[in-house]
Amino acid sequence: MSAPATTSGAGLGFELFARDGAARRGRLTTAHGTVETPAFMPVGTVATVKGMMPEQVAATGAEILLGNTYHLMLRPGAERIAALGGLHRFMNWPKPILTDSGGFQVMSLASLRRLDEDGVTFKSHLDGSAHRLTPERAVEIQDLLDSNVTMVLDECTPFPATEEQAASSMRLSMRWAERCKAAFRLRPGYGLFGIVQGGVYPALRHESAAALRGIGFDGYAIGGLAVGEPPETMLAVLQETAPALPAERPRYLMGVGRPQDLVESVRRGVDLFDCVLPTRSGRTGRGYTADGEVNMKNARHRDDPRPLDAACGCPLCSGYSRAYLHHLFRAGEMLGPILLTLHNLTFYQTLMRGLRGAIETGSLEDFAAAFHEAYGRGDL
Ligand SMILES: O=c1[nH]cnc2c(CCNCC3CCCCC3)c3[nH]c(NCc4cccs4)nc3cc12
Ligand SMILES: [Zn+2]
Repeated sequence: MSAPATTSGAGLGFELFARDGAARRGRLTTAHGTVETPAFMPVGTVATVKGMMPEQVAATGAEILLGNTYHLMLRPGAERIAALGGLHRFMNWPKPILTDSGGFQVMSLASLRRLDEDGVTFKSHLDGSAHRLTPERAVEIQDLLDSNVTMVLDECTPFPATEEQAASSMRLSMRWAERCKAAFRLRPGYGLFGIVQGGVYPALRHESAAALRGIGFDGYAIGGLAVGEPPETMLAVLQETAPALPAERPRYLMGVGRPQDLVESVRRGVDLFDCVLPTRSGRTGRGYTADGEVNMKNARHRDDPRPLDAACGCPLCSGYSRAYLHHLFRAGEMLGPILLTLHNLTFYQTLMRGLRGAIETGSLEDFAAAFHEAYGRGDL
């Protein structure tokens, strides 16, 4: 273990304890507690990790949740949550929270959205009411939520995009990043992350990374990936982008990913992840195991007395059979999604804990090889 390299920026502390190749083992310190990295952040969409009480989410090993600005600004409203004591109090999650800017979901959920130099105008998918999101408002909303990690407002460049389209989109996001930095209220234990764009073009990725470093952020996210590009393209862009970011600050790969993506991205130097997969799959009957993914609605489980994963130890695996879980999903019972979400989140946290340990002992290559060998063997 090398000596911890600690840089307590104006906002967030981040210590690096060990490296294994490009991978890093670290600790993020916020006003609401610490986060061991590499870490997976469960998505708490409308101030809830769907079907989970916060105590249950904490029991899976999660130390930080992702809050959803788009939904919360529409309902119940950021000012209302602030008046009620902030998002931690509102959802009874006392640990760290990272919130997104809302921009990504405006582009994917809202209707009649219009993007211009100053921001984005859109109509709520709930009631059609008109709303406007600017870099300044996006930062203000996350401040009202009392978010520990605020994300800048950016434009996620679609895939595919020409180099010109990617350049124009990235440069808009860099102008917005500058405005977010100017609007951000500096507080110990709170930080602002920039987001690298640039499509699949190395020169643009480097231009974006350099622009963000010049502005200066508490952490750096890699955006514009996991938007339909082939997995090998994502890894290639990651390989190009991660080393261009400050080594002493956290790196967050947005929207990623499948278990195999987490392993390969940690190997390339990523510290933080968010993805809807473990929770969304839990609700649709898709389970994650060391041997791959399992569709619990498949009839072959209906007489299977075994737990989903005898080594897991989560409430599902320590109390219920595959046959029972299959029955719950076939019957459309609430308990099915609840139990499988708990298991999937536990699986993701167990994987991250294994990655952290492997980096500490310099055995990440072996860990990754063993993971892929077993995971690929699974039955879909
Ligand atoms: O450049 C980006 N800028 C900003 N956000 C991005 C996100 C959203 C990350 N999760 C937010 C959460 C906020 C709370 C609700 C859940 C999302 C991405 N998600 C993905 N892929 C996964 C994808 C998910 C859906 C379509 S692609 N690529 C992303 C790229 C960007
Ligand atoms: Zn389990």
